[in-house]
Amino acid sequence: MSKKRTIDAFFGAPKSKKPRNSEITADSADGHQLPSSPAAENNSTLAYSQHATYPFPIPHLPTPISHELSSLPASIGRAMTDQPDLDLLYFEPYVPPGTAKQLFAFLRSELPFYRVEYDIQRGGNATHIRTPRWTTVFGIDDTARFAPAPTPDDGAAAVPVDARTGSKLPASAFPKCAPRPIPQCLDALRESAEAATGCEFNFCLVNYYASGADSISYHSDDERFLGPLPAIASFSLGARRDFLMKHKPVAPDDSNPALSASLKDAKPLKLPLASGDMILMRGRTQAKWLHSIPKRSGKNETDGGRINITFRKAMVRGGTANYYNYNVGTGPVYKWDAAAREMKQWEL
Ligand SMILES: O=C(O)CCC(=O)C(=O)O
Ligand SMILES: [Fe+2]
Repeated sequence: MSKKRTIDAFFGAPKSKKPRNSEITADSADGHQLPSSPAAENNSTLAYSQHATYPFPIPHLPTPISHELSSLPASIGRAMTDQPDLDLLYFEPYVPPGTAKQLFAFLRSELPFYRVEYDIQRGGNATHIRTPRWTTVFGIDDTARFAPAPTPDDGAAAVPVDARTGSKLPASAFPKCAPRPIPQCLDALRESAEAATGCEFNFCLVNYYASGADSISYHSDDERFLGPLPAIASFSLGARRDFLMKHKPVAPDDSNPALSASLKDAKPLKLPLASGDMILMRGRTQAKWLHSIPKRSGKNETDGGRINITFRKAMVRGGTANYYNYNVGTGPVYKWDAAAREMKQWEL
């Protein structure tokens, strides 16, 4: 049980503007009234994750959700290995529907989100990319950790230290980003995913697809900074969306024509991921397969929104820089506005 303290005692006088949707507490995210919990007795004694790198304090999970998470997964993972190079473990569901709905509303209301823009070189031309979904990220790669280690009660003073020596890292260690500890509300899910999969995760990436117009194009998460054969746990909350997978193109191997032929047999997959599902992608999946969430139009476009949470393990500092660059960026912070039912710019 978290030790309660007042917000003022914890943070000093509030420096930042109050949330526009400050009527939302950890126990009534987006109007979905959750069963009363001790933390709900008084809004001013709610427990929060707080850190200098957060634009605003992030409430701890409501107690009923925390309790529920400790008994997950709700079903046994089903291995999907019936295609060349494919290695999936599919929990259908991992989080039961009622809890998934509460978790969706809570995370959408309480996390800071970004709409990242960046330039890339494509065919020799500079192309401006607007990420077609809301994103946010927390975590630090394996060469570093936060110390003192954040506890459920406190993490405000945690700073990046060298993972081996424990000595404080200079600002130059992360020149272009400010790594943020994983807040309690996501760390609880990370711990559950680690226990269920036997994998370790030090990063949490969150995507919010506000409607069918938001998407992620075909890609694989096989960056070198994840090391060989990375395992990625991917949770779905909210609207059902199709998760498409297809084998990467294979160059014909004259010395092994049978192998080339068998890879050509790899069939594309469509997994209609539902709220509460979790899919663990492991083995050669990232090296050999691509995945995407395509846009939906027509009557499928307005779907109430979907949150995707992936847990990963970045091995080196380049991973930290990359994840913050593409999921936080340098633009404005947004927060869910419950009255307007959309993300609104957060003014510090
Ligand atoms: O939203 C999803 O299910 C997939 C997200 C994804 O592939 C990613 O963030 O790398
Ligand atoms: Fe991905």
